[in-house]
Amino acid sequence: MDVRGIVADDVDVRTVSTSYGETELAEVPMRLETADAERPDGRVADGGLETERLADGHERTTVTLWNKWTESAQLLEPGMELLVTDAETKEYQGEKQYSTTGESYVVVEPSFLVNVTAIRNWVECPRLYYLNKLSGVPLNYPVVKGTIVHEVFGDLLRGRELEESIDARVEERGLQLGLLGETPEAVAEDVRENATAIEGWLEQGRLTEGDGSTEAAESTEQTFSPAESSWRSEQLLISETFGIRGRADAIRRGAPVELKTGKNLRKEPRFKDKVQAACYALLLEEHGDEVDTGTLLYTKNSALDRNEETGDLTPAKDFSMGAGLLKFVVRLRNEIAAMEVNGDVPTGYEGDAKCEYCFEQDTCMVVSGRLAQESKAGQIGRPLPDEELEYFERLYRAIEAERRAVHREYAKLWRQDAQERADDDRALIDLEFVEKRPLEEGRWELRARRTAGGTSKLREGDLVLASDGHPVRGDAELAMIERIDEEVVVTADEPVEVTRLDVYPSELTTDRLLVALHDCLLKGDGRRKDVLFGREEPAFSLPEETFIDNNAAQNEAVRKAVGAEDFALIHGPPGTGKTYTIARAIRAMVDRGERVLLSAFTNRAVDNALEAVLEGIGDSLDDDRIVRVGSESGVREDMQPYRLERAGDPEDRLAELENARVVAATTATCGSREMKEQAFDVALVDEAAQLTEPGTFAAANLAERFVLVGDHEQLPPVVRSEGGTQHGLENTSDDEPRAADLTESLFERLVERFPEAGVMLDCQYRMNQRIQYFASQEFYDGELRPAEPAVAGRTLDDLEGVTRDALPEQLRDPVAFVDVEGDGSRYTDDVEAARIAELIETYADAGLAYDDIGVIAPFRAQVSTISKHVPDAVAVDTVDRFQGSSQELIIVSFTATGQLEGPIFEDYRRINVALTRPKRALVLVGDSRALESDPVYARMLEWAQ
Ligand SMILES: Nc1ncnc2c1ncn2[C@@H]1O[C@H](COP(=O)(O)OP(=O)(O)OP(=O)(O)O)[C@@H](O)[C@H]1O
Repeated sequence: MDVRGIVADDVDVRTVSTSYGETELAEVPMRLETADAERPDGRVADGGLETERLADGHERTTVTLWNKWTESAQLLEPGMELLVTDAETKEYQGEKQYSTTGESYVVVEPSFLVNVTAIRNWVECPRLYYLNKLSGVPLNYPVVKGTIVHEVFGDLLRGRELEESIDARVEERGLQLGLLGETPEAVAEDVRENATAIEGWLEQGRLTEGDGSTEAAESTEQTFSPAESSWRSEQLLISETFGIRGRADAIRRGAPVELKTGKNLRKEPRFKDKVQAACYALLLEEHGDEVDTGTLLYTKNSALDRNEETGDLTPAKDFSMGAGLLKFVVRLRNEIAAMEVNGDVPTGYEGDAKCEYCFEQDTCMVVSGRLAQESKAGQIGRPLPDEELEYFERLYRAIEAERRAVHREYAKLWRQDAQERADDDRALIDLEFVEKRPLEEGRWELRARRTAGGTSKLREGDLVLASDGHPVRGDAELAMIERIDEEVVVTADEPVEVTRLDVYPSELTTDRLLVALHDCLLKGDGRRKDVLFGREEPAFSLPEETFIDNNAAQNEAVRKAVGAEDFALIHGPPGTGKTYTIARAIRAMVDRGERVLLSAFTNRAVDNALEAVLEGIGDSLDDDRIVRVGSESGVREDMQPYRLERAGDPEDRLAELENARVVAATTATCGSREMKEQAFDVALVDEAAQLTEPGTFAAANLAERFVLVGDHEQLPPVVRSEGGTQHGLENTSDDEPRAADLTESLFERLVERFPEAGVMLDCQYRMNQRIQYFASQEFYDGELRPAEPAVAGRTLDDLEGVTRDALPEQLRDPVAFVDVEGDGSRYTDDVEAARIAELIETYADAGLAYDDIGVIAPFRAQVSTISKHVPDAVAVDTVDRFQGSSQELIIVSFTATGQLEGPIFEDYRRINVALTRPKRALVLVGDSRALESDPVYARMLEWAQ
C-alpha cells in the first residue's frame, strides 16, 4: 500500500544490526492523510502551520525507511510531505506502523514537480542547477543547433523527409540565427551532419522493427513511417507519484530514447544521460509500462573520422535500467525538492563534481561573491550592498512561492475531477472527437465539438493539454489552440483523440521573473541601482519645449519622460489620456534620435499604444522602423503588418529588428532570449501598476532609462500564490506570506518614494461629471476633473435614438442606486440577476443598444448567473476583465446581502475600476443595508442615492 502524510516530528536515523549485517534505518513520525482528508493546497513550506491545520482526522504513526532511503530521510523536516509506495504494515504495541519494502519508493514533497533537465543538471552539479535557474538559457549557437537537431529528429519520427525538415526547421529559426550571425547554409550543413546519424540508425531500425503484421510491413514499404510503428516522438510526461515531469525526446516500444548532439566514444552512455533516461523510465512506468532499457543516441558518433579507431562509433547505446538506478534518481529528485521547499541555495558541496573542469566556474564564483553565498568554487568580488542582498533574497523567495503555486495548478490536474476542473474554468470537458488530419510538417490537426455551452477563458494561441479524457493518466499531448467556438481545433505532434482540454500550467513567467531579477541586480547598471535602492535621487534635464498645448499635466508628463536621466513616472487615472501621452512622448523621443522600447503587461495595451504611436508619428518615420514583437495569436489583426516574423532569412530578420526605432512587446516577451539581446535608449512601460517589480525589470533592463505609466489606485499585480479562485471568489487572500513582495508594483513603490519624479494626469476625457465625482474624492484627493465641458455634461441623450425621458425618474440621473434585498446567498444572487435583466430591458426600451451596456460583478459565479438572464450582446464580466475598457452604461452588481462578512470587491481598488468604466450612466445594484455597514460603501451609497 501507499502511505502519504506529513512529517510530524524530527526524524531519527540510526544503524542497527540485522541478520544481514549492519543496516541503516530512519524512523519518521508521521500524520497520515486519510482518504477523505486531502491535504489543503495552500500549504507553505514552513511546516508549523500545516501540522495544526491537519490536526483533525489524521492518523499518527511511524514509518520506517530502510537502507539507502535513509539518505532521503535526512532531508526531512517536520511539516514536509512524504510518500512511501508499496509499504508494508505491522502492528507494534497496538499501533499500526509502516515500513519500506524492496519495491518501495520514498518521495519527499511529491507535489513539488521537478523537471527532468533539473535532475540532469543537479547530477552534474547542484550549483549548476541553481545558476541555470538564475540566468536562464542563453541564446548561443550550440543551444539553438541542438534544438534544431531535436526538431528534425521528431520530424523524422513523424515521417517527414530529412532535407525538407532541415530546410523548414532552419528557416523557422531565422531571427535567432540572425542574432547569432549564422548563415542558413552553414547551419543546415551542421544539422545535416548530426541528423544523418539519426536517419541511418532509424533506417537500420526499420529492418528489424517489424512487429510481424503484414499491414505494418506494407505501410512502411515506401517511406519509413514510425508514426505507424512502435515509435512516438516527443512526449510530455507528468508523474503524480514521483513529482517529476519532462518531455522525452522519443519513446520506442515503450522505452525512452534520448538524443544528444555530441559524441561519446565509450561503450556506455554518460552517467548524467542515463539518469535523464531513467527519469523518463519512471514517468513511463507510472503510465503502466514496464521499462527495463533506455537508449542514448549520440548524433556525432558516425560523423567521426574513419581512422579514429579507439572508440565505439555506434550512435545508439542501449543500457539496461535496474531498480537501483531508478531509486537513485528518485533520491536525487528528493534532494532538489527538499532544498527548494526549504528555500535553500546549493553550494556545490552536495555533489562531487570538480570545479576546475567546469565551464561555469567563473560565473559560479562571481555569483557566489556578489550574493555572498557559500560555494565550492569559491568567491570573486565584493558582495552587493546589504539592502540589495536582502531584496534579492526576498524577491527570490516570492518568485519561488509563485512557482509552487504553478505546481499546485499541476496537482489539480489529478486532484480535481473533470467537472471540478470545468467549474473552475480550467478545462473544457465532454468534447466530442470529430477528426484528425495530418499536416504537411508531420503534425496533426485535431477537431472536437463542444457539447456543453458556456464561456471559457481558453483562447486561440493558448497552449493546452489535449487528452482523450485525462491530462495526466490518459493519452495527452501539448497542443496549441487554433480556433475555439462551437468547435475546437488544435494542432499537436501526435493524433490524440481529443475529448478534453486543460489549461497548461506554465512556469515560463516564473522563470523569466527570476532571470529579470538576476539581471537587474547582478548585471544591472550601478547608477540605476543607486536610485532604485534610494542611495541617489533620480535626475532630470527637462526640455523647455511644449509638447501638448491643451493639457498642462500631460505636457509636464512628456517633459519628464523626455528629460528623465533615470526614470519618470506618469500616474494616469481612468480616461486621462495615458495612451495619448505615451504616443506624444515616443514621438518626442524618436525626434531626438532615440531608440524606444514600448512595453506593457498585456498584448492589448501594447497594441493600443502602438496604434496611437502610429497615428502620431506615421508621417515622420517609415513604417518599417516600427516593429511589433509577439506571437501571431497575441498581436491584434490591424497590427499584424508590423509584427516581426521569426522565420525567414537570418540577415533580413536581424535587420528588421535592429533597424527598428520603436519596438513594441509585452514585458513577458521582453524576457525572451531574442529581446534580451536588444538595447534601447528608453523603455516606456504602460500598465506598470499591474506589473511585479521583476516583471517591470524585464523591460527596464533593456534600456538606459525608463518611463512607467500606470495607476496604482487600480488593479495591482495578479499573483498566483496570493490565493486562487476557490469558491468562485475572484481573489481570496490566503496566508502565503511572500506574495506581498510581488503585489506591490515598482511603479507604486517609486511613486511613493520619489513623488517629484512623477506627474499625475488630472483631466479625464471619459466620464460625466457626476460619475467621476466619487472616484475623484475617494482615490485621487479630489483632483480628477473632466477635461472639457462636453465631457462633464455627457449623458445618454447624446446617443442617437436614446431618450432619458423614456426612463423611470430614478434612472434619469447619470448615477443611480437600485436597492435589492437579494436571496441571501453569498457568491451568487438570482434575485439581483433578475433585477439587472429588467434594468437592461428598461434601458433597451429607451433606445440604448445592448452592446453599449456592460455589467460588472465581483464573483465569477455571479457573472455566470447574470449571463444566463441577459442578452448575449451585453458584456458581463469581473472587474479584472473590464480594466482598461469603457462603456456607455455600466451596471455594477454587488451580490451582497445581509451582513458583509467578507470583502465584496476584495480590494477598494477594484471598486475604483468598476465605478470608472462608464461614460454616460452608472447603475449600482445591491442591498443597501449590507453596503451601509462598510464606511467606503456607505459613502458610495450617499453619493449614488
Ligand atoms: N490632450 C488631449 N487633447 C484632446 N484629446 C485627448 C487628449 N488627451 C486624451 N485625449 C482623448 O481622450 C480619450 C482618452 O484618451 P486615452 O485613450 O489616451 O486614455 P487612457 O488614459 O489611455 O484611457 P484608459 O484609462 O482607458 O487607459 C481619447 O479619445 C483621446 O484622444
